[in-house]
Amino acid sequence: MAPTVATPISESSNITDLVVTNGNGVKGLSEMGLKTLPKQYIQPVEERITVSNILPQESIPIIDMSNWDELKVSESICDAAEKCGFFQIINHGVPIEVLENVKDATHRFFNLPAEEKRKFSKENSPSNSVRFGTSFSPEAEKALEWKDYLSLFYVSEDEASALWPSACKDQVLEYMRGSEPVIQRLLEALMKRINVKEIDETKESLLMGSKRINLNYYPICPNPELTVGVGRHSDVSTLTILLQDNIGGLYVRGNNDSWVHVPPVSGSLVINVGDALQIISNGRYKSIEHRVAASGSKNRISVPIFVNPRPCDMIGPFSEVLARGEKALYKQVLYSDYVKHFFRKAHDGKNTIEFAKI
Ligand SMILES: COc1cc(/C=C/C(=O)SCCNC(=O)CCNC(=O)[C@H](O)C(C)(C)COP(=O)(O)OP(=O)(O)OC[C@H]2O[C@@H](n3cnc4c(N)ncnc43)[C@H](O)[C@@H]2OP(=O)(O)O)ccc1O
Ligand SMILES: O=C(O)CCC(=O)C(=O)O
Ligand SMILES: [Fe+2]
Repeated sequence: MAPTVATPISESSNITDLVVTNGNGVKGLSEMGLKTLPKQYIQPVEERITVSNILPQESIPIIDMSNWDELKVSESICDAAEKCGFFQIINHGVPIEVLENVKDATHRFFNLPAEEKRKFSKENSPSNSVRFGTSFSPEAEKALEWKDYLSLFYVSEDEASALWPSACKDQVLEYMRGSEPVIQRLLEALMKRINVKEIDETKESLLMGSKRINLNYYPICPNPELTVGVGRHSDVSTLTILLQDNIGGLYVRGNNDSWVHVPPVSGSLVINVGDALQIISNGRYKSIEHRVAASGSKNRISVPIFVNPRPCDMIGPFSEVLARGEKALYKQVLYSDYVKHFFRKAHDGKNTIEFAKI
């Protein structure tokens, strides 16, 4: 049995040192066998995830991509992106083995000793494109989130081979390669509906010029009802392709104050519209708030690929969308400014996009 700590860790002023600075993460905290949640993780009541505002009868669409060429498949994708901003895809063509391998690689990385993972912390990492961290923006948050992550910004295969952690790099790269055709197809379908007939070089850069993959680890939490794995946010990507394991805990904003669970479906990928696509489509496609509950009994992992514009791109509504006289809702913003604005503050739901509103 795991030992209990003599001084309640919740009273320790060194929690930030232990988790954030020393690289133990919340995984290290969880494995100390603590019985109560440290106060730093207690979320305000309104941010906690309670059964009272979950709609069990609601769900997001599940789209079968096996007959990709059929019009009804692309129609379903565009409808889901307009109405829900979130959907799951099955028979998408990424081999199950590739998905299983990346999940195993995620566990392998997080099971490394703290001193190995610490080599990739913001202070120690050999590159800005590789970062091991915890919570979201610990310096900016009033309450921390119960999550550790490894974030990998893709620059090139060579850079990834040289600098990404060897515990996971091959499997992560294989997953990124395998998901490429899915990303292309989804974006082609979504663009057709907004009158963009061809994705030329400029548009390719704006839609998918950079990619970031995060490996998320949510360890068992002593009081899951008092905290969150990830707080309410929308992604700042164009599209996010999310692989989750079989534990569950991802919730998407439904109508009004309600939340809808995204159940694990074996072999599926969860797709969501990010802020960049909401801006590019002048609000036609919606980036929807989502959040993750902490679990009291299981360690959970997820692996989102954030498909983004390049940091140096200016983004704004595409001219094709405005061609029929539609009024622009968003101004042109430098994408890296937008992302920095996102990371500068704690998660705060759909407020990030205000930065780009006219
Ligand atoms: C971590 O938990 C998360 C993450 C998310 C992410 C959702 C997304 O949609 S990620 C898509 C992000 N888009 C990109 O990566 C686009 C391309 N990248 C960039 O434009 C730049 O790399 C940059 C992210 C803007 C960083 O620019 P740079 O000029 O190099 O400046 P820095 O000083 O390195 O960073 C600025 C500021 O942001 C913080 N930060 C940077 N990268 C990350 C990261 N991967 N994770 C967390 N925080 C990051 C960094 O700490 C800096 O803040 P300081 O206070 O230290 O100045 C969704 C949900 C989650 O829970
Ligand atoms: O873990 C999940 O299911 C979702 C994580 C998430 O929303 C994110 O990393 O942006
Ligand atoms: Fe997200």
